[in-house]
Amino acid sequence: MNEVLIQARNLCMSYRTGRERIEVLRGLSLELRRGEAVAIVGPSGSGKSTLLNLLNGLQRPDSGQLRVFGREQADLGEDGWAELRRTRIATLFQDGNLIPTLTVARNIAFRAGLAGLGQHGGQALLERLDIAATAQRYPDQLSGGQRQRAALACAFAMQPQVILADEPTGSLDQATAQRVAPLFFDAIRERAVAALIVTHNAELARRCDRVLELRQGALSPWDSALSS
Ligand SMILES: Nc1ncnc2c1ncn2[C@@H]1O[C@H](COP(=O)(O)OP(=O)(O)OP(=O)(O)O)[C@@H](O)[C@H]1O
Repeated sequence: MNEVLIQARNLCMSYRTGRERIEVLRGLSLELRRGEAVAIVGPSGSGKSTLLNLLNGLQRPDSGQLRVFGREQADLGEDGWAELRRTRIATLFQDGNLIPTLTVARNIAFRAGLAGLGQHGGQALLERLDIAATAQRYPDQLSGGQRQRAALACAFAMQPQVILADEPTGSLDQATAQRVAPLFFDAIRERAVAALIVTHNAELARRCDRVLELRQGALSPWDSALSS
């Protein structure tokens, strides 16, 4: 069995807006092992983005246990989490999270530099993603799908051990999504990366080792027969 990189037990998380308290996660448990791809499906508002933000340390759970790379989340502190996000955990947000004042090529170099990597193979990544021609453009000069692929290139350039991806093919047409999907699975196989992929794309989900559904604050195996 491969090493467990992320282990969550009984995570609870709620938001407070005025007097209202929204309980989003209610005792969620998850294990993510090196070399596996896990897809998360679930209705809008079920807490998928919240879950990713707990696993990358941008938000803190109300209660429950979270171990990341063998360390308790409470012991990591802000600096520990920031270090993990720089070097080991890449998050692909829905909006791309590129730095608007840097070209695509410089975004990639910057991301790799933060992870301490001089060599990042950025141009080759852009070629594989079929956006080599955008290297010298700024993010606001790209289409939504090109931005999403540039963000993917940045994430891969930092050579992470864990990829947390929120709808990584959401802005791509079907043909492009089909070309981009193998990149995840190549990275997972070649570098024993663990990936947690939030997706509504059934084909992408089916290519993952496991598909879990987030519903009523907890995860359970997804029964695709019930959903189709
Ligand atoms: N900062 C916040 N303050 C208050 N409520 C929030 C906040 N962020 C999210 N929520 C609420 O928490 C719930 C879960 O939101 P979240 O974005 O995690 O869901 P999601 O499954 O990612 O949704 P989608 O598929 O639409 O992106 C929703 O009801 C949302 O309205």
